[in-house]
Amino acid sequence: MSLEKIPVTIVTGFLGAGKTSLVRHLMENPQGRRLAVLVNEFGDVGIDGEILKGCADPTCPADAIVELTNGCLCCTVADEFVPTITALLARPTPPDHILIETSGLALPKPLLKAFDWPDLRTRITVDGVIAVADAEAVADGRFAPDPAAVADQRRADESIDHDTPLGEVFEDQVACADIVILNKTDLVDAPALVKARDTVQAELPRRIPVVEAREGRVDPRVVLGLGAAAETDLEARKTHHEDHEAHDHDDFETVVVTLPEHASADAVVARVEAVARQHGVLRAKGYVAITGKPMRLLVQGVGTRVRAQFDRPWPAETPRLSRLVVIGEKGFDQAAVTAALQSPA
Ligand SMILES: Nc1nc2c(ncn2[C@@H]2O[C@H](COP(=O)(O)OP(=O)(O)OP(=O)(O)O)[C@@H](O)[C@H]2O)c(=O)[nH]1
Repeated sequence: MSLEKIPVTIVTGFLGAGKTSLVRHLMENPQGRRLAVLVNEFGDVGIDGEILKGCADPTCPADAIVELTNGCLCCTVADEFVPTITALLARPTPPDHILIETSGLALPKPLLKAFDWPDLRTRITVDGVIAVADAEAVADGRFAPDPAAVADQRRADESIDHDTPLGEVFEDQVACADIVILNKTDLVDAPALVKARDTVQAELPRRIPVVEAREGRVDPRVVLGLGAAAETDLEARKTHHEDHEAHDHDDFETVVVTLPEHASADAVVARVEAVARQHGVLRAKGYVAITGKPMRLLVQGVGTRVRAQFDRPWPAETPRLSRLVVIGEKGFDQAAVTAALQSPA
């Protein structure tokens, strides 16, 4: 067995920021590395794992993509994460780099602490924490109302609690990062991009690179091989939630909605957009059956932006089962969302 520790890259970032897009891009450009991917989602219907398995290839075969769907990774470290990583390391040909895509609501600090686990710390190291941020959402003030005001408040009182639930998750993710990817630059103009950059900078506890990207496409050499050993450097990453005991996911709720077959992709997109606008949905994703089409339609909503594309034929175990996972802030009207998505077109 090699004495070199296997590097692990943690990809964090709020719901819909572009984590799966980035992981997919890295899988497609592995630079000779044998990758394994661990993917964790909020809720027990794994969509990201499905998306990633769609680009499995010899350097990252489908069995190197492991889904952890039994709850949030940062809360199930001992029960789920440690055994899964241990099993990956015990494979006849272990990976030479591991990517972990956390759920958009996961807090990275408790996960980072797990790397100090006796079984793990001699065998793996955190090469780097990548925080992916949605430039449009950041510029819109969805996480922090006004960057200048936040920076002023910080200077005035380090411990001030000015945060919304979205703001806290975003800040903790960025505060743990070794590099921030400011993604979706196509959705913002130049002033909004500056505002997004300033907002991110205001949250950074130390100087780290902030790199712009579209569709998660970043040169792998910029994000892999950072050698950060983040698990030895936890003090530099001060967050709201230092331990998993300190948080639960009560601020957010998820509902899985079974949909009728739709006549067209455009009809689904229009429907999901309307529901998101009316009910303040944060994230919607899943697969929908379109009449007469053998392929399933992958539908992805981030706020009111919705995209859809035909993906693959329906798997035998879930033939034409149209389901969307919908996530909102606590108290969002799940019954109304379900009814609106299920009503005949
Ligand atoms: N316009 C635009 N859309 C993007 C970009 N990057 C990703 N998207 C879209 O944003 C949506 C969410 O992207 P994902 O990569 O799934 O985001 P994620 O962070 O993995 O989402 P969760 O796992 O649900 O938190 C998808 O519809 C992507 O196609 C981009 O640069 N520009």
